[in-house]
Amino acid sequence: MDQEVLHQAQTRMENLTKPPRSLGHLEEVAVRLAALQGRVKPELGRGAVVVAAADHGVVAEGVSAYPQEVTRQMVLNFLRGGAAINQFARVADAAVYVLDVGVKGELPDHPGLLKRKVRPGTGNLAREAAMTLEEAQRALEAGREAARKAISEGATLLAAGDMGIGNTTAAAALTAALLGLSPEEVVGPGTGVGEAGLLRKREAVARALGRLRPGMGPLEVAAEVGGLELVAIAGVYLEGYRAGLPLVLDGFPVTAGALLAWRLEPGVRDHLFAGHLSREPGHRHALQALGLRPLLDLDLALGEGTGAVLAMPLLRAAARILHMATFEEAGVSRGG
Ligand SMILES: Cc1cc2ncn([C@H]3O[C@H](COP(=O)(O)O)[C@@H](O)[C@H]3O)c2cc1C
Ligand SMILES: O=C(O)c1cccnc1
Repeated sequence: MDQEVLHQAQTRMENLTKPPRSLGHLEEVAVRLAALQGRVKPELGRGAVVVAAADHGVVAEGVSAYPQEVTRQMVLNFLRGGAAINQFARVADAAVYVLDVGVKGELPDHPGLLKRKVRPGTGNLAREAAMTLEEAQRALEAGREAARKAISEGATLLAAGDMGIGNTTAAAALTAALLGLSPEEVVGPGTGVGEAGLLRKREAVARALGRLRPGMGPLEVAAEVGGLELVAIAGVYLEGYRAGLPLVLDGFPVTAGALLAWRLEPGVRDHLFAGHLSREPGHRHALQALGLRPLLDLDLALGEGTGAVLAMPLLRAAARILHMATFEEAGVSRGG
């Protein structure tokens, strides 16, 4: 964050040919982008989304409306271009990178797939640690590596996406653990479990939280109650932060990963933009804790990075605000 440029961009914003504040929240976004890039007229080019995929042992508790094999099947769908994220990424001029950090079963070699399986799915977080600390470190590094690849191939805006049947339960546990919230505040329907499913999810999260001990570090907490793709997502954002890029959040699982990144490296927060507000109830709490206002509120509850990628054109538009003419430059009369 360049404070000098931040002030210059704020001043320019006040002098642009529009009534003050008439571009609303986009004005704050524009000024933040300027400060991140260290130039009063920010420019955003191509985007990238790293879709991190992994399985979850907690599906044994009956916490998802879909069978576990959907994770692997959807990864194949991503590689063929048939998923929502592929379609939205085309519209948003974003490249899609798929990262396997823990999908059950074999996946083919493919130029769009980074194969970094740490283990074939987590342990069942309702009954045991999701992974070891060493596995969490490997998942974090895999996310960092995927982000480095995206950045070296031209990403100027970086997002993460998630794929993992059962991951709204892991995201709920991780969010509750990191923010000190109750299972009731963070558990939601995910892919659409009914009332009984919701109770099972809350119970699974409560059991996971019961194993946490005071003094555990953020990565230890994530190893105990999180998910491999959630930890990898933290790695994506940590690496994007290191590279100085604007970072776009997606829905609940992705934001849980971002909360972990924030706890590991508080400076990350300055680079984050909330793409959208998910229908999943815990998402609101997570964004509130981060102090972020979502750009879109469309009742999305999909993940994959869809809400993040949809917000990329809006971020580009916000950057263009600072390329408008000032009253002086355009010879337009000011108000009273
Ligand atoms: C076909 C399909 C495509 C998806 N794409 C993302 N998700 C999303 O739903 C899952 C989380 O919800 P839960 O915790 O209820 O299992 C994750 O895989 C998430 O990425 C999908 C889910 C399905 C079924
Ligand atoms: O908030 C999300 O991104 C989400 C919601 C439901 C299922 N998968 C993801």
